[in-house]
Amino acid sequence: MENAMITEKNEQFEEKIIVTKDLKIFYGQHEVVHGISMDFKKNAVTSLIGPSGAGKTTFLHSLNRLNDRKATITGQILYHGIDINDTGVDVYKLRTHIGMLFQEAHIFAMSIYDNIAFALRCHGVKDEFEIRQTIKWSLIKTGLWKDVKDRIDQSALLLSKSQAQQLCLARALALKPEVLLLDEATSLLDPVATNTVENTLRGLKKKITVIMVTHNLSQAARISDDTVFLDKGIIVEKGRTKDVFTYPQSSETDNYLSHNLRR
Ligand SMILES: Nc1ncnc2c1ncn2[C@@H]1O[C@H](COP(=O)(O)OP(=O)(O)OP(=O)(O)O)[C@@H](O)[C@H]1O
Repeated sequence: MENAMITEKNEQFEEKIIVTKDLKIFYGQHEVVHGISMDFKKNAVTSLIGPSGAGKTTFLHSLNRLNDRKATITGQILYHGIDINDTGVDVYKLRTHIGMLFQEAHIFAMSIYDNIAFALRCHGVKDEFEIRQTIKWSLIKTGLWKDVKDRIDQSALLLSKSQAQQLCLARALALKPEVLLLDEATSLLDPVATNTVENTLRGLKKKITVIMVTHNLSQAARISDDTVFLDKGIIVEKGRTKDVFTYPQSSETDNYLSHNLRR
């Protein structure tokens, strides 16, 4: 599958790295995503915004098959033109291409170094020099290096909440994903760490496609190229972020933005 994904890229999807076609997602009989068809541009940052219960997280999680055991999916999710729900797809490998960062930091009870080294080794990286270099690179990218370089062998459990989330981002980046999914990933960070992560995401734009769910509309406005407004399981509006924020086409988007930006 890895080879199929990397080498047999369908040219038609080069600029559209992920495409959903009539995607419906059901929890039991309850349909919460109602036939979404949309595409995500390669190397762009796209924000998914909308009220609570709109289906943002459900939609985002389906993009790297986190709903497999919870929900039923119909329609298609194409990654480089390959349906990620096809029976032949190796989910484990898929997740090395499409990484995910959650609201809560999920760190392992091991050292800061091993939190990243473990992930790299699990994905087949054996060379210790390469592992060391990658760990340093990813910690610098996420702004954590200066805080931890002298205690990299200490337990990661001693890190602050913000630092733990930065470590999770470093671990995700170390695997060099092509797509990074963020589920309110900076909502528990302090402003300084949020700023660092936003700068990291901006800096990585040329290499990584970012799709993020956020309730932080200022953040969406600051760092995303495109914005999608979801409500009740459908796309109400999508477009360039500056257009959606400045001249929303639908009254629902307008109401949501003006109500939430003022708060
Ligand atoms: N595991 C689940 N089982 C059943 N229903 C669920 C499950 N997860 C979410 N739902 C329902 O699916 C709908 C969409 O939820 P989802 O969490 O995707 O929305 P959201 O837009 O991300 O909301 P929020 O902004 O509050 O996180 C809601 O009605 C929710 O109650």
